[in-house]
Amino acid sequence: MAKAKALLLGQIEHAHDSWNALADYAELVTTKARSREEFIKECKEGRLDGVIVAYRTFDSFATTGLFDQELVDALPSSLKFICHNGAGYDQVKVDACTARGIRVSNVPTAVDDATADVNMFLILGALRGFNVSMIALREGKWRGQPLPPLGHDPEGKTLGILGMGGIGRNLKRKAEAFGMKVIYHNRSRLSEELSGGAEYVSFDELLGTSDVLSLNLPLNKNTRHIISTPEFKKMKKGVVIVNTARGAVIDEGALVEALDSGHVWSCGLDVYENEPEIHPGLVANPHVMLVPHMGTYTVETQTAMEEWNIGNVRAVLEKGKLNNIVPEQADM
Ligand SMILES: O=CC(=O)O
Repeated sequence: MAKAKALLLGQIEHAHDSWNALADYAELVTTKARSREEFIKECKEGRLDGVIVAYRTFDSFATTGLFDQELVDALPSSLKFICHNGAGYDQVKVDACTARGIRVSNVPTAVDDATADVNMFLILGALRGFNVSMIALREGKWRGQPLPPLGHDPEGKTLGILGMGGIGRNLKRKAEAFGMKVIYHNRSRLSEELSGGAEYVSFDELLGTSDVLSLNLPLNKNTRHIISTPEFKKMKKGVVIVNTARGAVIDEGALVEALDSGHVWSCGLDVYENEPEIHPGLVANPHVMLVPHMGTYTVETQTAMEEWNIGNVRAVLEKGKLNNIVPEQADM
């Protein structure tokens, strides 16, 4: 009987031994495609027939584009599992996969620490307004003239966390070490143990009482532009916004307007609506901290993520099931 095939979409950068060890169970194949069109053609010509599981990376989006209805329809009928190497799986349309009986996994927990670290870095950087003087220094102007505005301490400030998953909960602990008071809003209220005692508030209360608002929720059809002009209007003047989740949970144009009007004092962003493009109004504003989507960009975290994702591929090949499945498919 022909060996099952496992498809790699993107690169393994660290966990080479673990990936290569999968050759005991399956034929490991890659795509020759360099564009979505070529990938769809490759599928339709049957060159990926026999693939039962695909390991995909965030960056493989550049080749295949979205795993949407069109792409899912083109996949070989043998393909029953997609293992996405990332916490956020908005590049994979789960509804389309479910309809075809394809199960999807992501990489939770392994990302929490590194992402919450960047989140805290952005909170501190945006509160202190460091970007202005960091630019001045590199221009040979020391702190710059006029002097940059004085920053703000995290101590005693209210941090509102929208989305209290693994990253939100990790951030809560870190922010408390800096003396911040943490409140949160989530689809559902967490147990006292999970929330660690953070106060659960309504969405509007979160908007109205946070000194710093942190976006830590997944991007999906319900959360796209969850923060836009009406929401900015409900926030305190001088609020700081931080986003390490996905750019499109904020309406970037509305954020730029709120920054320009001074209603939002500063922001710290790791993610953008149309990566790698960034709204020119953000780039032009020296007061905002911008990081090019590097929340999980550490040797330790990238390695742990690859190992987790390979673990899911191995579980499919060994046991015919994933170690973890995305919440939308919990009943599948
Ligand atoms: O953005 C990073 C991730 O989703 O893991």
